[in-house]
Amino acid sequence: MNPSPSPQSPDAWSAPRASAPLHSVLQLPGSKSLTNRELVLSALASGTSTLRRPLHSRDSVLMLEGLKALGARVEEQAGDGSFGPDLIVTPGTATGDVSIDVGLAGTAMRFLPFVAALSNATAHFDGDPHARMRPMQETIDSLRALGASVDDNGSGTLPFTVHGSGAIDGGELTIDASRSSQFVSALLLAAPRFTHGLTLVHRGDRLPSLPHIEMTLATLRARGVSATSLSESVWRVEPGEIAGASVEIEPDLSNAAPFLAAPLVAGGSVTIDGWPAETTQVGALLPELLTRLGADAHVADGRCTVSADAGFLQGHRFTGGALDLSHAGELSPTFAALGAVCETPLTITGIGHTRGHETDRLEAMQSNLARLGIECTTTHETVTVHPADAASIRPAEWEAYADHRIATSGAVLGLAFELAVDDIEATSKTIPEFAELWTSMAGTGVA
Ligand SMILES: O=C(O)C1=C[C@@H](OP(=O)(O)O)[C@@H](O)[C@H](O)C1
Ligand SMILES: C=C(OP(=O)(O)O)C(=O)O
Repeated sequence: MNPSPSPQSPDAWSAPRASAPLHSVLQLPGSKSLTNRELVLSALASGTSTLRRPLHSRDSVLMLEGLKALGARVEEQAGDGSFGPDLIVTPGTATGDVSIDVGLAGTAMRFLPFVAALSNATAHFDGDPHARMRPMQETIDSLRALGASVDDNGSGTLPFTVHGSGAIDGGELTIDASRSSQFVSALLLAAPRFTHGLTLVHRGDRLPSLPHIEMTLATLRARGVSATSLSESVWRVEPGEIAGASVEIEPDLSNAAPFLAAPLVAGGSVTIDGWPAETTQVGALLPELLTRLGADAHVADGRCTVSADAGFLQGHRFTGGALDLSHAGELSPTFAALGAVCETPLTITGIGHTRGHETDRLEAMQSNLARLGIECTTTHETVTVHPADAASIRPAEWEAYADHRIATSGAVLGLAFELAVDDIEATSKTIPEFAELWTSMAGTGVA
């Protein structure tokens, strides 16, 4: 990645600056992780399901188009959500050749191949150029170990073809999920449909994103499946029907991260309305994590509010140190941005696996911060961001590298610094409304 200043692209998005403390209350669209799990479970279920207030974004569309290609029927129905219609999903089967575009969606590229193996279709999987760099070997190996036939090019990445045979025996399987929890979730979601269910063992250096595995187990149980953790790295799913269900999708709490981070930069407060009282989403850690940096955060009556009497723009600096985000790698770009407004360096640990996310997130943050004039160093597993020094900050273009979370972390710093995000459209992956919501939030902080 090239850290040298680049001329501003004509269609770059000038991030709105704040000149006064924020006072914003907003609602967010549905959770990507919950929507895409519920879509998969609905397609594998024994009856029709309704997803209320689902996410409508590139990742959810890729998932539902993939499931349609594999035989499911998906219809829209007017609902009461502000971000698009409800979805009615009716399971079905497919035969013949189908092409499945997974875009850059980790959930689509890891979850759909097992749905394909359970179908009678021959499914050709491919995705964006960045998707071809994401680790897929574990998916390919798991399919083969379960008896499915896969044609690949030996690179351990997309593209590949899965020859569905209509059934998977299941039983026991050991995998190494140290590069992504999605390898585990994908197998657990499909496992009730395996003839003998699945006992899945993870063996590897580490297991990132544990809350996402808990989320998978919870969504299975809510549909009547026996799905348990036998230990931190062994899971059992019994064979049986996945019930059709009517499910309300929670707002995406990971996408709350840049919004709730904003008061640390601009001061004031941001409230997310519709915050669930109980959730398996990793974004539920945000109040605690932002408090740890020195902000005030509280959750009450279905709302989460983060506030700062004074933010960076009012001359305040937050608490650096070390922050372990191994469970919450998807929050790391936001916190790396916040490192710039701390008074001592902020080191984020446990995030080596995010080098295999939409882009290498450690390198992407380092390159962008360097362009802005903020020092940042990385190791294989960590990123350390040094406090911004006003004298060395310069206007810069912030590159999204096709990554929604890199784009939104640019917006966070853009509240204070002159910065343009080259591709704000990258946010359409999980929150197509980002630019509009952000502009309206930032507008409450204009003197
Ligand atoms: O299962 C899921 O919905 C996800 C799991 C996590 O993946 P990794 O374990 O690859 O980090 C997370 O980062 C990603 O945004 C969504
Ligand atoms: C890693 C992420 O996405 P994906 O589902 O594509 O893995 C993310 O949203 O931060």
